[in-house]
Amino acid sequence: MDANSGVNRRIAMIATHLCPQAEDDICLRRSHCRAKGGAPGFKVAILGAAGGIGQPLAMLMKMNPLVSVLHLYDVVNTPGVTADISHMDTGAVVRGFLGQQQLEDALIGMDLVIIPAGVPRKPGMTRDDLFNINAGIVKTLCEAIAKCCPKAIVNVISNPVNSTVPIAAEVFKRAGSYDPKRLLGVTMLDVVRANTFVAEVLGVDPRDMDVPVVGGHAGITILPLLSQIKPPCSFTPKETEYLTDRIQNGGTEVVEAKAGAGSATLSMAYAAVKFADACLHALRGDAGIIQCAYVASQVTELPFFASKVRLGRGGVEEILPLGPLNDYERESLEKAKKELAESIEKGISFIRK
Ligand SMILES: NC(=O)c1ccc[n+]([C@@H]2O[C@H](COP(=O)([O-])OP(=O)(O)OC[C@H]3O[C@@H](n4cnc5c(N)ncnc54)[C@H](O)[C@@H]3O)[C@@H](O)[C@H]2O)c1
Ligand SMILES: O=C(O)C[C@H](O)C(=O)O
Repeated sequence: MDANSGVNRRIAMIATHLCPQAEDDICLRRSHCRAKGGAPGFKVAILGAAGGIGQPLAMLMKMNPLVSVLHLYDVVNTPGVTADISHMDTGAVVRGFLGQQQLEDALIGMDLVIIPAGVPRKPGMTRDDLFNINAGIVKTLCEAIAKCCPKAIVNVISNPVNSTVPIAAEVFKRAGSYDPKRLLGVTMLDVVRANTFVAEVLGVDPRDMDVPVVGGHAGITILPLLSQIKPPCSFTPKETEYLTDRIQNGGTEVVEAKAGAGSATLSMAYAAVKFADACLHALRGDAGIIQCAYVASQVTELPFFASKVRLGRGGVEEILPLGPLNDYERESLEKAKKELAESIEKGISFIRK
């Protein structure tokens, strides 16, 4: 008798003791475990879960006490990411789904779907340069969402957000499942950056900052409203120029620093979780949850616009007005709207063509 067969027999004895039906098995199978995964909470799917954003986002969502079931979908590497994250001793049950043939299983019954699937920028590229690849990815994923969980809240991260949200809306319209209140483009990273950079200039704690960022999520469409910061503060024209430029180009700052290895992933996962957590608290019925997001909107003449929204059980329950703008912000808004209109039209015609 070699050492291994002795060990195996001991494992078999333990397995049989824990679970009598495992008598013929050499070890306790996971399907024989007693847990049924029935903890209360929300079911969340991440599409693109094995990517640079997807992995830390999956880890942080596994830590969220409001999540009971976490589905991780990607076209590559989900078995490894799922095995890894499933060992964390937090409440959510984690399941992995790999490739298009498992997409629908990943989506059935989900309350919240977060989409970070798609290619990121390299230095010298604009977000719009990602359109040709990412538009098709978002279209395919949203077709499956419309079929499998049409009532889910959808958080779109994939760039160019200014176009991918209109693409998602058109897909849902075609499928007859469009609810503008449930489709939100994630612009939280712009707010996170704005809070950080403004706090740096003022020499205060970024956690005390609330900087509204409106418009869209690309270059000059990112419009920080520095005149509406809470707590109120004022800036010299030089500080205003510096802060606006840094917030608008925060993404490019990271793309250049990563020098070809992708774009923001860790700060984005942080921002995505902050936003998803707000959506889950709203779904739970918590009152007074206000965040900036890129949504179907009547705040301007454009069909989509990022601004402060009040979240509730149904998703976006109120779109807050822009509030008083100073001359600098009014001028910037006009420039932003011109570029936004083109990006929105590009997304809509991708589906309607
Ligand atoms: N909204 C924002 O503020 C923000 C911030 C950062 C990045 N982004 C965008 O998020 C996207 C992802 O960035 P990343 O750094 O994680 O990229 P990444 O390349 O590291 O990961 C993307 C993942 O998507 C997966 N994927 C590709 N096609 C897919 C499909 N059809 N279905 C499911 N998954 C698919 C890939 O396999 C990969 O794992 C990019 O488009 C990027 O520009 C947005
Ligand atoms: O800049 C990018 O391409 C990624 C993202 O949109 C960001 O703002 O970091």
